[in-house]
Amino acid sequence: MAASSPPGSVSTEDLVHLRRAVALARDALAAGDKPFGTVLVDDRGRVRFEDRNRTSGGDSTRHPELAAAQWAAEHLTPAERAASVVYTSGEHCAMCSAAHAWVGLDRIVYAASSEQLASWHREWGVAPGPVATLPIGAVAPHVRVDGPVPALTEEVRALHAALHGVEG
Ligand SMILES: Nc1nc2[nH]cnc2c(=O)[nH]1
Repeated sequence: MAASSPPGSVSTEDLVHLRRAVALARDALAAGDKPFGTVLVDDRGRVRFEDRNRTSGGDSTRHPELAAAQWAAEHLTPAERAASVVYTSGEHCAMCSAAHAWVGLDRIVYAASSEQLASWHREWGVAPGPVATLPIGAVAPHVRVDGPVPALTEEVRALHAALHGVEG
């Protein structure tokens, strides 16, 4: 079952969903959006929702993690939400962490952390965004979190390097 991994570990099944999230991030980049992708999986391991970043139209809140929380609020019972896992290419920002917790979703598995992303931005001279870089736990302390996942670091870094036109 998707939500049954012991705390702190990433299973083979987790990696499958995480790789899909990274593929969605790649799709986002190809479409002119930022490279973030998200998959929501229920307690039977079924993918129920997936999306990618869609901010290029001018609405900077169109993060896939927020879309997943909003979809879950509309389509899943509280018990289903509490048993679902959200996989994402990059750690939730503060806005999405709050939405995730407010709708009662539980575990998050991410490929690259916000701190990794911020350190890449510093290295590349990219200005910080308008929202403080906070780990999920600082915003949503009761949500179980696994990540970063070293096997995917280089792939995610390369997507963000391409976004900013730098050598990964
Ligand atoms: N996690 C995450 N961080 C972002 N920062 C800018 N856009 C996004 C997004 O879609 N997801």
